Amino acid sequence: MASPEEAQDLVYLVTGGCGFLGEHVVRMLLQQEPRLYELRVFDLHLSPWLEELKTGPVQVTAIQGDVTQAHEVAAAVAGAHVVIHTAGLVDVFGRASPETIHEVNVQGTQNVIEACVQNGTQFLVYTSSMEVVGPNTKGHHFYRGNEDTPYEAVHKHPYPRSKALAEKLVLEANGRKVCGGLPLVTCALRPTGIYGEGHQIMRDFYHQGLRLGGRLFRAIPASVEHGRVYVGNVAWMHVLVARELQQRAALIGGQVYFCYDQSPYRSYEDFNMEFLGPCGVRLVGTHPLLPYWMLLILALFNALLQWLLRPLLLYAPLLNPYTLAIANTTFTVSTNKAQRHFGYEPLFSWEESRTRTIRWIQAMESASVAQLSRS
Ligand SMILES: NC(=O)c1ccc[n+]([C@@H]2O[C@H](COP(=O)([O-])OP(=O)(O)OC[C@H]3O[C@@H](n4cnc5c(N)ncnc54)[C@H](O)[C@@H]3O)[C@@H](O)[C@H]2O)c1
Ligand SMILES: CC(C)CCC[C@@H](C)[C@H]1CC[C@H]2[C@@H]3[C@H](O)C=C4C[C@@H](O)CC[C@]4(C)[C@H]3CC[C@]12C
Repeated sequence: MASPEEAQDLVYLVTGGCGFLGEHVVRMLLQQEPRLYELRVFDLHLSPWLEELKTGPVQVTAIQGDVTQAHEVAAAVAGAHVVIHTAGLVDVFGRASPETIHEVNVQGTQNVIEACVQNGTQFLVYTSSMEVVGPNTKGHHFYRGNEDTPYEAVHKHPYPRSKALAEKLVLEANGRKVCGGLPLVTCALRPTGIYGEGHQIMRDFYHQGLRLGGRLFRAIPASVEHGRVYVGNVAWMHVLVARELQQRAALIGGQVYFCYDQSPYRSYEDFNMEFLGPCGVRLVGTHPLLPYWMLLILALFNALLQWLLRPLLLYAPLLNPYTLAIANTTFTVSTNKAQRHFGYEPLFSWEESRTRTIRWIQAMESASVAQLSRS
């Protein structure tokens, strides 16, 4: 709620606002941005939950649109003060073609920038990714690194390549004059692996665990650390940086920030077990069940099968040479840049993030039991 001295006069646009992160950003803005007058939610696919948000004090406008269509983006941006651009094609499994990934992630971002310039919209926050830096496919570990840590980024895979190109576009656009003559102020947030309510891959692992009788088999050594961050904290960081960008343009404009919180450093699978464990799934083995070379053969076989089957059907398993390489390479961040530049502190403690994620998985379980008993 706005205090009397704070006028509710700002129009925000969230692209990709119906996605996993986008939904949390939308809800967080409604809870934490007192100056919000109108919230525009732009997405290729609009979700039904948007309807319930339309009854609140802030005007919520749902816009079905495609970021690759410049005119649709321009129409959505017209009159907005701030754009949070989270829309993107997140695909490391070979579901979409490299061309489509480029079109959505790079051309879509260019369209957002041009729409800001044309419409005189001054503030743009871009959801980038840790993948802009790494892990690289050479297996170089990034251990508790920060925004200034030197690292050999390798961008051969279409997804990280597209995120790196888009981030560059956003940062280079900082300072461009928008219509009316004021400077565009941009920054990029780089989440590590996001988890929390609505995380599709966590859902997949949970269901796979249930299918295997409550077991998952270790595939990655426990010693490989993988950076993870709770979705609520990533959303909070977006809301806060969007607000502070308007106050501290000279400091924040053109900067990148890793998204971080108090989530512990663990291997990808051990981290997932923090949630799946209390939901009845256990991880079998203290060492990977299959040696790395055997997993690599399976991953290469999956890639071959994907290519062979492509004319007939989409075969896109979790295991492929790229996902195997990144899951087996340590990538963790340790930084306080967001705290120094815009006063970020995680809104959710690790305990709360964990509890909320577990409750979400348990609710999924109850929903599927209820569905089974109805059918
Ligand atoms: N999930 C993660 O672990 C993670 C980590 C780092 C960065 N990111 C970044 O965060 C952002 C959101 O990711 P997410 O995990 O919520 O993915 P998501 O797929 O759940 O959400 C993306 C949203 O963008 C929308 N979208 C896709 N193509 C579009 C188009 N052409 N026009 C308009 N909307 C379109 C989708 O409909 C979806 O609602 C992405 O930019 C992604 O690169 C995600
Ligand atoms: C050996 C296998 C079975 C591996 C299974 C795990 C694999 C599917 C996981 C491991 C790491 C995950 C990625 C990582 O958390 C970070 C990101 C960055 C983000 O921008 C998009 C998602 C992505 C690529 C995660 C995808 C799933 C991965 C590869």
